[in-house]
Amino acid sequence: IVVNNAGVNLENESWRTTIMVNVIGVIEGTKLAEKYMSKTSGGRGGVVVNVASTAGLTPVFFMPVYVASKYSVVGFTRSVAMNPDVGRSGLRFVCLCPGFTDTSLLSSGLKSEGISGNKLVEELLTSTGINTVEFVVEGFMQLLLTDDNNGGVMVVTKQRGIRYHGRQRKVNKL
Ligand SMILES: NC(=O)C1=CN([C@@H]2O[C@H](COP(=O)(O)OP(=O)(O)OC[C@H]3O[C@@H](n4cnc5c(N)ncnc54)[C@H](O)[C@@H]3O)[C@@H](O)[C@H]2O)C=CC1
Ligand SMILES: CC/C=C\C[C@H](O)[C@H](O)/C=C/C=C/C=C\C=C\C(=O)C/C=C\CCC(=O)O
Repeated sequence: IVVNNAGVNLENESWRTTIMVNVIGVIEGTKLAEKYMSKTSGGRGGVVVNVASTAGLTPVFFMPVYVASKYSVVGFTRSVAMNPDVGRSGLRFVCLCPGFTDTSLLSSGLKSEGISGNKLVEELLTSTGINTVEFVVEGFMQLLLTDDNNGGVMVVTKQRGIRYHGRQRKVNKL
């Protein structure tokens, strides 16, 4: 199992770092997993979970760079999963998209300039709710333990629960 989870939200302080960590980090991690885990190169197969966000599925006006980074993670993961060689590799590639979750990333983000005290941000948080970490772990475990979900994008929000985004397609089982 490889989980590409590290992420930052440095919209104002350092947007390039946001892209480096959230996009390049996930791509590097996925490529390393392919290299060492693929059955076609002597590995045993397995699962790669790339952590995106609901901000990778819907626009959010106050953090466009973070949104761009998470849309990238979703598009990248789904594209890798569609590769016709994926069946032979014994790998599956899935994406976890939590909504707002009670961690230090959220608490520090909410203190930042332009976000702190913004009524529209408060309204969004009230409407979507805030996940506990334990609830996101439930979604994560479902994603991990389901073995025919290659390309699956799982959304976890307090408001609407745990579910796959869009129609889940079974792809490229060779
Ligand atoms: N908290 C939230 O509301 C949500 C978070 N996410 C995503 O979940 C993932 C985990 O975030 P949280 O646990 O919330 O935040 P967090 O700030 O508590 O944890 C992020 C972790 O990433 C690590 N990290 C950051 N830059 C790194 C680097 N260059 N190299 C190695 N490690 C690095 C940090 O040390 C930290 O342990 C991130 O990808 C985040 O974007 C997704 C949706 C909602
Ligand atoms: C200040 C915020 C700081 C950090 C938060 C994290 O970066 C987190 O990743 C950001 C999440 C932002 C979410 C924004 C909007 C959420 C909307 C919804 O939950 C509902 C809309 C779409 C979900 C997609 C679907 O229904 O399939």
